[in-house]
Amino acid sequence: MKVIKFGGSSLATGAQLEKVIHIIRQDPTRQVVVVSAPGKRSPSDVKVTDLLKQLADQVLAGQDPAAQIEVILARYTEIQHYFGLADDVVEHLRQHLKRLAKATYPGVAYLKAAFMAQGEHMNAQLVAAVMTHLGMNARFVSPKALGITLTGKPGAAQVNEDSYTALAQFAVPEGAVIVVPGFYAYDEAGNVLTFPRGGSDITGSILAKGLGADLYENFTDVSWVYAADPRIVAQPRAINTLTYREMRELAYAGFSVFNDEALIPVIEAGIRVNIKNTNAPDDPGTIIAPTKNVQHHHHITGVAAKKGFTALYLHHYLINQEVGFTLKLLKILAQYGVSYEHMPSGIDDLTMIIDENQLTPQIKDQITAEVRAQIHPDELEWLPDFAIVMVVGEGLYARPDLVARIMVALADAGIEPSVINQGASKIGLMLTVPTARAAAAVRAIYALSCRRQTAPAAER
Ligand SMILES: Nc1ncnc2c1ncn2[C@@H]1O[C@H](COP(=O)(O)OP(=O)(O)O)[C@@H](O)[C@H]1O
Ligand SMILES: N[C@@H](CC(=O)OP(=O)(O)O)C(=O)O
Repeated sequence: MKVIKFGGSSLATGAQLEKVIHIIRQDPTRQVVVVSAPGKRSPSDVKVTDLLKQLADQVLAGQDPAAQIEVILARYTEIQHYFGLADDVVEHLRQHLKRLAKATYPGVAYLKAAFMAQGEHMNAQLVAAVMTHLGMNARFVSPKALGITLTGKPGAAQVNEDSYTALAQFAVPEGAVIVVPGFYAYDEAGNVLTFPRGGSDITGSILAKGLGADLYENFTDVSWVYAADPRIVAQPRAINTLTYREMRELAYAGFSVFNDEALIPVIEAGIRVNIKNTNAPDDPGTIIAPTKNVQHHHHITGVAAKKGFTALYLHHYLINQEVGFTLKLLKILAQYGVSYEHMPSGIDDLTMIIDENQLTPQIKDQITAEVRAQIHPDELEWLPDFAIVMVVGEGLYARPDLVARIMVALADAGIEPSVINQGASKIGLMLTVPTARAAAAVRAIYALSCRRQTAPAAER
């Protein structure tokens, strides 16, 4: 049995859904289908999840949501009409959205999550209805019916381990297809929680592990994971095979084609992931596997950049001798719900790289005051506007000259990295550069990886 997930780009229109249904029909083992909400029909279009976010904001502001509800439903009506389905399907969704606007929630974040989850909830029902209409043995199955429960905050939920016990009891009926909405499930109290954006990939991975899939197929709008983001580098090299840890690092650092958190369940279960293209389903796509034969691959597998980081720099004599210095600092950050991404340090200096989304001006002021009071640094500075650049490859260890060559390539492009972290991960080199230079850094390192490495015939 295969779990097969379709992203918003694969479900944006009736014509796209027709391709999806063709793909499902081609292989009787494609029995567990995970769907996202309809995505963009053109580059200037708005994803249904974002329309729902706007709807939630209107409800919170006490505005009349009727017009926005119709804008959202029009996306589903378009698909319904493409297949000549009866109007009662969308009417059912209309009533559901209206009820949602009147319900009460434990807090603003819960309300937003409940609305944003509807994109997937409604789409899975529509997709199942279309498939049934076309004579297929398909049915909608909710995350609740599967026994998936979540913990954590709305927008950053995590799967409860008990979910896997429940999923193990679920048998997919012989010859049938189940259609499951991605991106959300419920907590123990029955509130809707969502995963981070792009989180339908996570639902697919949880189902692949919990239901014991042979393969997790992830269909999107590109045929491969490329060695660099195709929006940054024109026609980058396609990657045939990636290891789990290569993909984790690259997805974390900007390869948005697959969610970084989505790898964890499949890693735990040892299930391979196949990234494939709904618009070119015969292309074999990229396989993400536990290991690969490094000799047959590039030393640099990929290079990615992620914007939106701030550094907290501290100078304090004898950090290395002061027992518990870092512990005190981490406790202060924890007090304000702030985690860190990287923390290079020296005998008298420490730089903590933090995701900007966690920091408001008020939180920064409070952290500054606490650090000054408890740690007494000689210097404290917030350095905003960083991007992280990750150079990743299982074969990096075999090329000790690579760091020097990367630095030369960056210097030639006029880019000066402020932090370099190699060794923390065996397969990755992390650099920070100013946000405005992130794309140029990716291009410079990518060009280097093409110039000095001979592409094996199998690699495209
Ligand atoms: N290294 C990469 N290889 C392929 N695609 C990438 C890469 N980095 C970023 N992307 C982007 O990811 C997109 C697919 O992800 P996403 O838009 O989330 O699709 P979906 O709607 O199918 O979930 C591609 O269209 C591409 O622009
Ligand atoms: N619809 C959600 C979840 C998701 O995974 O979407 P997509 O598959 O289109 O990236 C989002 O926009 O974040």
